[in-house]
This record gives sequence, C-alpha cells and structure tokens, in this order.
Amino acid sequence: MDQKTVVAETLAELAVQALLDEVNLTPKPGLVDQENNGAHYDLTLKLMHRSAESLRPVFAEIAEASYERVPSQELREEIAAIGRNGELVMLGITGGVNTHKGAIWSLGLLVSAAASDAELFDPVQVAERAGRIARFPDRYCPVASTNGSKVKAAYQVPGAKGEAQLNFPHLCKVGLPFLQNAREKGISETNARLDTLLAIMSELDDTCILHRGGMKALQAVKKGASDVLDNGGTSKTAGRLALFGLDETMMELFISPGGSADLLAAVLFLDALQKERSLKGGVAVGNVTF
Ligand SMILES: CC(C)(COP(=O)(O)OP(=O)(O)OC[C@H]1O[C@@H](n2cnc3c(N)ncnc32)[C@H](O)[C@@H]1O)[C@@H](O)C(=O)NCCC(=O)NCCS
Ligand SMILES: Nc1ncnc2c1ncn2[C@@H]1O[C@H](COP(=O)(O)OP(=O)(O)OP(=O)(O)O)[C@@H](O)[C@H]1O
Repeated sequence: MDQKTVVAETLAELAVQALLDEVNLTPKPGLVDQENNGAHYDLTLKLMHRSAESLRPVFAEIAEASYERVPSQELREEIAAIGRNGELVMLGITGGVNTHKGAIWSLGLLVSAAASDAELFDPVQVAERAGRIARFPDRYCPVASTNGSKVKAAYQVPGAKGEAQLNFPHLCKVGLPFLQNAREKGISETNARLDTLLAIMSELDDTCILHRGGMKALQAVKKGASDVLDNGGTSKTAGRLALFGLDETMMELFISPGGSADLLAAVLFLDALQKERSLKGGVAVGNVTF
C-alpha cells in the first residue's frame, strides 16, 4: 500500500472511531447514547453506528484528495464536493435522516488538514490548518435555507461554519484543555469525556438548540452544564444529580446539543491522532512516551 493510502485509511478509521466513541458515551443529556435516543424521534444508536461506518470511504476520499497539499481554494472546493456527496451517502443509509451532517463538516475539515501534512500531530496546529482551509470561499456551495442558516441570521451566532473559520475555538480553548486537565486529575476516561462534553455545552452557541428551543433554551443548557461542573462534574454525586436534572430539562424542552456532540467527536479525533502520530515518531506527549 502506498503512503497516501495508508494515511487516508488511518485518518478515516480515526474519524469513524471518534464518531462511535461519541455516540457510545453514556449518559449524555438530550443526545443518542447507549441508554436512550435522547430528544430525537428519528435517531437510534444502531442508525448512528450504521451512519458512522458508512462515512469511512468519505473521510478516506477527503484525506486522499488532501494528501500533501497546500491549503487553497481548489482544495477547499474539492473536499466540499466530497463532503456534500458524503451527506448524500449518509441520507441514503439513514432513509433521509440527518445523523452526522455537522460531523461530516467538522471532522471532514480536520481530516483534510491532517492529510495535507502527514507530520502534523499537535491538535491546535491541525485545527488551525483546518480553519485556514475553511476560510477559503467555496464557489459551488449551494445557497440553501437550513436550520443553521435561519438561526444564525436570527441570533447572530457563528454556527458550524463560523466555528471552523475561527480555528475551532471550542475545540482548542475548551474541549481539549478540559479533557487533558480531567485526565491529569485522575478522573476516569468516561467521566473525563462526559465533563468535556458539558464544558463545550456550557459555552457553545449550538444552532441545534437554538433551532428547536431559541435563546432561552440555549441559556438554560449553558447554565445547566455549568452547574454539573460547578458541582464537581460527573464523577461526583452532586454533579451526577445535576446531570440528571439537566437531562430532564432537555427532554422537557425536547432539545439536543448536536453541535457540542460533533465537537466532542472532533476532540476525540484530534486526541487519537496525536497518540497515533507521536507513537510513530516516538515523541513524548505530556509525561507519557508513546
Ligand atoms: C457548514 C455546514 C455544517 C452547514 O451549516 P448550516 O449551519 O447551514 O447547517 P445545519 O444547521 O443544517 O447543520 C449544522 C450542524 O452543525 C452542528 N453544529 C451546530 N452548531 C454548531 C457550532 N456552534 N459549532 C460546530 N458545529 C455546530 C450540528 O450538528 C448541526 O446539525 C455544512 O453542511 C456545509 O456547508 N457543507 C458543505 C460541504 C463542505 O464544504 N464540506 C467541507 C468539508 S467536508
Ligand atoms: N449522539 C448524538 N445524538 C444526536 N445528535 C448528534 C449526536 N452526535 C452528533 N449529533 C449531531 O446532531 C445533528 C442532528 O441534530 P438534530 O436532529 O437536532 O438536527 P436536525 O435533524 O438538523 O434538526 P431537527 O431534528 O431539529 O429538525 C447531526 O448533524 C449530528 O452531527
């Protein structure tokens, strides 16, 4: 197998695994997990698994197209076409249900960035390169009225596109440092990941929540997620109780933090990429040498 194929298959595997790790993480408020379907009538764990697996060739194709390329408008437009086709693959597998639209966007850009420089493993540098790619205009992007476009106009928030074009601040400044810090405190991996999701939820202007529940719902989610962390996080009894309270509120309002879930998957992807690439180079990460 040539080097380009190895890089593409590795990145596609890491991206799919990140999606599976995110959906399997339990108990998440409002989202599909191993206990329930959250605030979703049309999503199930099985559907999310099938959708994630169906995206493996899509991520591999994005990586192949991006391999050792300098970020440019041409590259942006090429991967946009593959991403849009990926949405069609997803909708074909799910019978028209949106399982991973936001994830194709965010992970697609990160896969592209990681493939464009196969030596890159620092998560913040990968996110910055992905942001650079996202800032090139895509002349072929259809003008469509989406849930995101409506609430972005109504509430003046950046949404999924803005998050990427700003170099993924909720990934680099919230999610990744929070996960690292939780691990350093000796918190179990499951609780560290749940707390990382809550940290993102406490700050992100998630267009999924704004679309279903408006600004009041978004504020309730941000406060509820902060309350869990202020009560010691999901590894503490008080934090767990606050998490169950937040889940109840989200079910009553029937809202789901899909954007935060996508960014958690992106955190897990960059974390796994760093381990994978530093393992190959024998580079020390923190105080552990992989
Ligand atoms: C940018 C995208 C997500 C469209 O954005 P828009 O806001 O119009 O979409 P929509 O509301 O339908 O879905 C957005 C999804 O993003 C996620 N999301 C919501 N809020 C946020 C946020 N603040 N940050 C990150 N993700 C978020 C959610 O999962 C949500 O479902 C994307 O589909 C797109 O433009 N694709 C074109 C193909 C492309 O350029 N691909 C390139 C790389 S693959
Ligand atoms: N575990 C998860 N459970 C639910 N959604 C998730 C999960 N992980 C990621 N998501 C993201 O959430 C989005 C789906 O959210 P949602 O169903 O609220 O949006 P929608 O279908 O566009 O709109 P709506 O259902 O409000 O009409 C997907 O784009 C997906 O990327």
